[in-house]
Amino acid sequence: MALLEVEEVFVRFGGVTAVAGVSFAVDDRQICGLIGPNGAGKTTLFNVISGIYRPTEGRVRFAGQVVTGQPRHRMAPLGLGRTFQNLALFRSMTVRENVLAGAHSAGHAGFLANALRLPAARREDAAAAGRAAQLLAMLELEAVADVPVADLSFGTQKRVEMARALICGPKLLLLDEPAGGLNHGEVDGLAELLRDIRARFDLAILLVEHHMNLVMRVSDKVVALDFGRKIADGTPEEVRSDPEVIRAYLGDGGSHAHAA
Ligand SMILES: Nc1ncnc2c1ncn2[C@@H]1O[C@H](COP(=O)(O)OP(=O)(O)OP(=O)(O)O)[C@@H](O)[C@H]1O
Repeated sequence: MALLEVEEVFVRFGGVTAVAGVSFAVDDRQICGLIGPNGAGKTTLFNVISGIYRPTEGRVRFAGQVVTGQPRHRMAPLGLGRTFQNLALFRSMTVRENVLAGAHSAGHAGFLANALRLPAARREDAAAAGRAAQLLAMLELEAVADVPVADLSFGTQKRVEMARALICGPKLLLLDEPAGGLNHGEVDGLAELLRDIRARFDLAILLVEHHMNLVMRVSDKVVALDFGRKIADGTPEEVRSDPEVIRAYLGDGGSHAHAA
């Protein structure tokens, strides 16, 4: 059984069909890249998988359980962690505080235990602080742990977001354009970091990404969309040489060519 199964998902916004019957699967510990020209439906599909949108038709299973229609706050405890294209950090809080904020949704002690500072809540806090320290070290954020996020470069903020998603111990990490806004050196570092994260945390990664070089380098499999439809699904080599993928990126007079 695959870890993530997307089954015949359709999303319609009024007259626009943003996602038109897409199915694919991501296995345990697999890195899967989701690509496609502008407007292909990547973000919409990503929002369905992470529970922000409910699909018009179809469903998503995670670890065998149907998760479509589940409230969003149930996603992290199930093992789904995500980052956002335009960052969703608390800008005036420090790096460490932001990472710890991610641990809250995973807490089991409950509201009352937290409010009364009962031992169960204190134990959870201590465990979260330990996990945060490990993540800060791994993502090279120790030196800026007590700096407000607003004072950091975009590339560093993206690593903070990743640490915040990882602190819940996800089985699947959903990354929305992790290379967007990064410089050349940072993109090289990101490829290594993603493989390292997969190895250390034993998780699968689904990334939506325009940076083709990164996708082809880190992915075990690639799913390509165009006009809401899936046009290819296979190894990076298979997808890169697929005539429909080449046509989607180059066949409209080159307006998508920058993405390739
Ligand atoms: N909330 C919405 N209401 C109406 N139409 C929408 C909405 N969100 C997306 N769309 C449309 O659905 C289609 C798919 O958009 P989507 O943002 O998912 O594509 P994308 O592949 O993520 O594009 P990009 O690479 O530019 O981010 C587009 O035609 C878009 O205009």
